[in-house]
Amino acid sequence: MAVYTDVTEGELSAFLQNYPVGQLLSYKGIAEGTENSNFLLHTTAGSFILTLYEKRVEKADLPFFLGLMDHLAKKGISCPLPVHRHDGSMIGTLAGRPAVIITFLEGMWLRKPGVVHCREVGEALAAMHLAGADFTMHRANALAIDGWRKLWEASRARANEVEPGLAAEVDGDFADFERNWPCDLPTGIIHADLFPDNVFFLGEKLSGLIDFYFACDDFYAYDLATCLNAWCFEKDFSFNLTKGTALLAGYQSVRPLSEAEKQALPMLARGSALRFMLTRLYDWLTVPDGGLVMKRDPTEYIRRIRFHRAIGSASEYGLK
Ligand SMILES: Nc1ncnc2c1ncn2[C@@H]1O[C@H](COP(=O)(O)OP(=O)(O)OP(=O)(O)O)[C@@H](O)[C@H]1O
Ligand SMILES: N[C@@H](CCO)C(=O)O
Repeated sequence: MAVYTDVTEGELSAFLQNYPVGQLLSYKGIAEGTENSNFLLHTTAGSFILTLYEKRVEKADLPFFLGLMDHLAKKGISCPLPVHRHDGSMIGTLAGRPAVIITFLEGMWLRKPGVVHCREVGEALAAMHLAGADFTMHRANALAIDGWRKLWEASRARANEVEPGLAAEVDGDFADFERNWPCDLPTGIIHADLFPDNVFFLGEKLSGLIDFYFACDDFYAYDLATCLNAWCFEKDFSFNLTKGTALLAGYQSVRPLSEAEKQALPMLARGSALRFMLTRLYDWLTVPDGGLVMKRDPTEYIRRIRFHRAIGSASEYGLK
């Protein structure tokens, strides 16, 4: 369960005095999530999410993440709206942690998304890219190639324990990225972690996007490549071409890709798979078993990297 910090009713009620959210009726910790402590609040004004930021989120980045949600929500993207305090600020302190209240989104995330959901995600991702284009704050991607290299340096010596031959394989990927990583693609605000657990649905309709805590400036097509990895592979590691086709068509119905983006897609998908393999591998090797942080399997992403290495053109993902 990922509630790292306990909050008493007394301190929460006092904290809520600073917000236009009425009186506290009830609250409970939310087990899902791995980065922060989240609570569902019911007040006389409705339902809200309280987040206490733990050490994996940089406090200096909070104005960017919250400002982005505020910007996107006001432009019609269905994402949580940070509730402003009576003094106008969005960030408070509770139980010694930076703390924020955001609006509650209806819906649930899907453990087995289908083709129709992939199309919805593609459309929503492109709409988010367009809506973020005039957001004035910036954040470099801490998990771009330099960040991957740091994770790799910390994990390489034990990589072959997880998968025989992995060290040499990933060294080869880095050598390829140094030569072939694209450098001049359309760039702007990306979500950077739009996995199924960060997208809510009501039936077949997408009802909201959450968890903007990896958002940053990077290539739009890299965000799309991350969605291909997160949404279009089956449990047996096979790529589902029908889902890929739907995701890409949904995206292009809102924001058509340039020729350069189309050509770069296999390299971006391979880089994105490496990024998630590396964060998972690092946690796998360094986080103690039985702790609160849920460790995710890096080998799922080793399989994806191998798949992308063999791709000749983005049409193999279903790109039209
Ligand atoms: N605005 C919201 N409306 C409804 N539920 C929410 C909202 N924000 C978060 N939640 C709930 O809290 C859970 C955890 O949220 P979130 O993914 O932001 O946490 P996290 O700690 O950043 O985790 P991770 O980065 O591992 O996904 C979500 O799965 C969802 O159940
Ligand atoms: N979505 C990430 C974890 C949290 O950001 C993963 O599946 O590895």
